[in-house]
Amino acid sequence: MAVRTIAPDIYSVGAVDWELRLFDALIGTPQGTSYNAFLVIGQEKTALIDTVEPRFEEDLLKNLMRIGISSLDYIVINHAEQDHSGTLPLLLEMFPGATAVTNEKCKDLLVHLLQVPEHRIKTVKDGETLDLGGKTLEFMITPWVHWPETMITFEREQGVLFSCDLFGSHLATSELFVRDFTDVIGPAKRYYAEIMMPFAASVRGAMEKIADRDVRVIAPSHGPFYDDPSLIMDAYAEWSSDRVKNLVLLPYVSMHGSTRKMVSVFTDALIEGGVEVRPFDLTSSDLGEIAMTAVDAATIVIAAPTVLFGPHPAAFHAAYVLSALRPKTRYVSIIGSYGWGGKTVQNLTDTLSHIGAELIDPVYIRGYPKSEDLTALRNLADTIVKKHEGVITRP
Ligand SMILES: Cc1cc2nc3c(=O)[nH]c(=O)nc-3n(C[C@H](O)[C@H](O)[C@H](O)COP(=O)(O)O)c2cc1C
Repeated sequence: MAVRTIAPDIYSVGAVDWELRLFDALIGTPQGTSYNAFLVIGQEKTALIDTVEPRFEEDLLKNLMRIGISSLDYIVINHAEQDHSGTLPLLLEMFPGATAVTNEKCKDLLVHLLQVPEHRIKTVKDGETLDLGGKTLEFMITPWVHWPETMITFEREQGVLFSCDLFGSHLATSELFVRDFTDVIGPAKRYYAEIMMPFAASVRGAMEKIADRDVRVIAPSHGPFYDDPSLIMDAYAEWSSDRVKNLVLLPYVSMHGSTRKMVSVFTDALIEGGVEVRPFDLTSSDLGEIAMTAVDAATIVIAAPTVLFGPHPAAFHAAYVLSALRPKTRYVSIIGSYGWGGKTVQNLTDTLSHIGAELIDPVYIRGYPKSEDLTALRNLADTIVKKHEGVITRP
């Protein structure tokens, strides 16, 4: 990515990864991503804020050359994850006068993950500042806004918040600033769902911390930047709140059609009751879409047949991932079909219990659904309709 000016003497010097389709060997990135790094040039000192994924070190080095940087005073590391810190060892080698600046917990991780020599790291505390000459960097420690050591850096004079993973999106784009939020809200929500949702309380804490700062630009470490910070801050306020929507997330899998029939009847009953429903066939669905739906859904129902005495593995995987993401979902339930016996309901109940939602009695039947089974499914839908009346926020 070319060098771009964010504000006077504040540059974007990172890299765009147009081709990435799987991040952390874990989450889908259908629109690629970027590894954003920033150069802040003060009258006396120069600081690089974050680095890039090591595969893109050449892009970063070329950008520094283009600006004419022959020495660096500080390399601020907001987060020890390698896609932001991975080029630090090379930079410390190339710039022997540079000092890495981070917090105590991040230092510990940098020493262990990247074998950065301790004497090259200066630690800062929450609220501490670094004066570059006409540009003041303020460090705000924001634990668990992804990892335990995460922090964010605020440039006071121009009001630029280098928010690291907070407010990020996996989106490769040639746009520097978000111009049409409808293009970005999907990737930003997907990012929130997959990275931030397990830490919603910490996200709220970080947002409270920055609330009284005069933030004019938000520059996250992935995706485009915001010169209207309210766009992403309002979205985050909603996603991280405890408000839920009149929506059922229904991931399902079926081998021979019994569970599929149940899903169909149950879906219709929910729609008739005025509840929005999003069924996802787990054999062909993107887990990111499922996670995004979980951000708002008041209820999650997993639909699965029994395979080898437990849930179909695709359903177990979905239940496991959803429980790890800890959505604000209020109710969970299970529907599905078995042939002779097993522990599917117990297994899925245990897995989903980590969400901390109320379990509504499952409808787990033998074989193809009979009329009494369909009645039980309609009753389950009615129960959900009533439960939602008490918890949803009407627009
Ligand atoms: C590979 C395989 C393994 C199965 N293992 C079990 C089992 O351990 N216990 C059981 O009760 N049924 C088992 N069944 C039967 C299914 O759970 C049963 O046919 C169910 O109705 C299938 O639902 P579906 O039509 O939604 O796929 C198994 C079926 C298959 C194909």
